[in-house]
Amino acid sequence: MPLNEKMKVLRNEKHRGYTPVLDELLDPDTQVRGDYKEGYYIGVEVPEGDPESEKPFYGPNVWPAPDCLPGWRETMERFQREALEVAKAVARIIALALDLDADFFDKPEMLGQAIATLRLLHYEGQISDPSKGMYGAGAHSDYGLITLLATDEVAGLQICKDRDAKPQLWEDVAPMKGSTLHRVLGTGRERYSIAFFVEPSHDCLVECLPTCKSDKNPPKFPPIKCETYLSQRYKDTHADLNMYNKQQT
Ligand SMILES: O=C(O)CCC(=O)C(=O)O
Ligand SMILES: [Fe+2]
Repeated sequence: MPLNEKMKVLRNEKHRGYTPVLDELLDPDTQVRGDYKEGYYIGVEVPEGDPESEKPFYGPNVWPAPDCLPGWRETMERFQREALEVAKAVARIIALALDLDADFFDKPEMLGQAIATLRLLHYEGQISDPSKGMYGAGAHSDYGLITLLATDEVAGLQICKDRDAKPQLWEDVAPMKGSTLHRVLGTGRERYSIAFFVEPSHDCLVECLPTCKSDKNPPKFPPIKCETYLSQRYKDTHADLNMYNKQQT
């Protein structure tokens, strides 16, 4: 699809829709420009006018005209719904592994009203050059509770198991669990991936789990409201949308 067609479905303030190459800058300390990837972001559909749509990560999605990609919207809505069920099943296993009740994360303020974001990503085939600060996706760890990642067979994803190591050791991976520090190197081959990010509800107070703290092992971070944390991470890592208005005039 030509860029001017994609720009008709440019992402809105709620991070729904087309996200151009360089829009996201995941690791400002290391990257010279943004990520060499483009994407399409789809969130939980809440129609305009519904009071819930006032929340920063709920609202209407942006869709291409139906005659442009017939059936695509329905397929993506089904993917979103089913991926959330998979994430909830994974959350139950995590809860058991942490000595919590299996349904610990199913509470309404947690995954009962989850923020769930599907990102369809495309790396155009640019070769990354870390010495020049050029990456498919800069180093970061994901923001939420669970990310499900589906990729094609093209390499590029790397993880760093110890972010404090100097120098950091980056390893190529196939799939890997956890919110590990990771990045994507462009290898010169076009690459597609689909990341599905699952976070608790807007109002959830994210704090250290009861089974993960004790007097000797106090929480490492203060509690924070989920929407405050996520809004800040998106603000830190995405271009200001006003920039695109200026470019078009
Ligand atoms: O494309 C990938 O394999 C990973 C993308 C990623 O890390 C992200 O969007 O958070
Ligand atoms: Fe990531």
